[in-house]
Amino acid sequence: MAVYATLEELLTGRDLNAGPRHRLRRLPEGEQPCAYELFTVTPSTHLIGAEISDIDLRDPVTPEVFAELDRALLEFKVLFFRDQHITGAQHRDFAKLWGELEIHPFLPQGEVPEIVRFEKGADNVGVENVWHTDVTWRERPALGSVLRAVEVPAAGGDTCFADMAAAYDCLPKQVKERIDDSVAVHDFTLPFGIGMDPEKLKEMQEKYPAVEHPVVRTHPRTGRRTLFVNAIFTTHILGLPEDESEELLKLLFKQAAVPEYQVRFKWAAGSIAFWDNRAVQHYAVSDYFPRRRVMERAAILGDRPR
Ligand SMILES: O=C(O)CCC(=O)C(=O)O
Ligand SMILES: [Fe+2]
Repeated sequence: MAVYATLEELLTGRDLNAGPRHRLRRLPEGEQPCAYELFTVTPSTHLIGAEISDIDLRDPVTPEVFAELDRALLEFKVLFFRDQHITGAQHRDFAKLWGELEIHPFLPQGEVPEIVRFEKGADNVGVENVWHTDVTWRERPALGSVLRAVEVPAAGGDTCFADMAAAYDCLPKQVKERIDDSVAVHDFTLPFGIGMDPEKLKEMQEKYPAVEHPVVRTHPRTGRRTLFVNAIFTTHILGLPEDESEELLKLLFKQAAVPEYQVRFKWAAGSIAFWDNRAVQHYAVSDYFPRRRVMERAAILGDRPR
């Protein structure tokens, strides 16, 4: 039964395109952007993303610089840095300024245990080309992630980020009413369980059982509502028949793919992207096979979504 057929029309139809997407907001209502004094901020779009320059992350980050970076992260949701040739330990120490770091139980480690390494090439194709939020299969998904390019192909391998506050704001009223108090289940099994030895899978499922998160969370710092379901880890919405849950989730997943909510970053070795995982989804474009692309990431533990 196509329960959401009319909502599907609303989401993809002309009316919506001509409407709310023209009124996207970077900050909560009534808040004016403040100037940044300790580095240069160049917005990448009117909504999401900013390049931070005139800063060297090898230098100690003073409390004043930290405060401005933290404010910029909340305002722009993803910060881009260029030519930061830092070590794994410096990468870890930078991310750690925002909180405790995650030790990822599935992904390969980099130079230090808190850093994971994505090494792609002729025998390892990039698979992070699905819109997602990091580690939502944990009770406390990441607050943010700091991703650093170690080696990248001359062309391709960009990463896209989508503003999930805008994605929520622009949903039709009927859909918002439908999801505002809903809860969804998130599970690591789909991506990380593939090919895992059944005994090991059972052990990991006991250690990391499926978790429940609100479909719409309120950002703990900005107070904005963000859409918090993603196509890698969200399995279903509680209390709905399977087909309805699947149909609704598919509609919600599509929101990340709207170009007006996005920014796309082209990497070079030494580039860094620091995203607010409570506010964005991301997608690693997998268009460079069989060339090499090596990235390292630190994920900062966040709070329990509410
Ligand atoms: O390699 C990328 O661009 C992003 C990979 C990813 O999903 C992540 O670092 O969380
Ligand atoms: Fe990711």
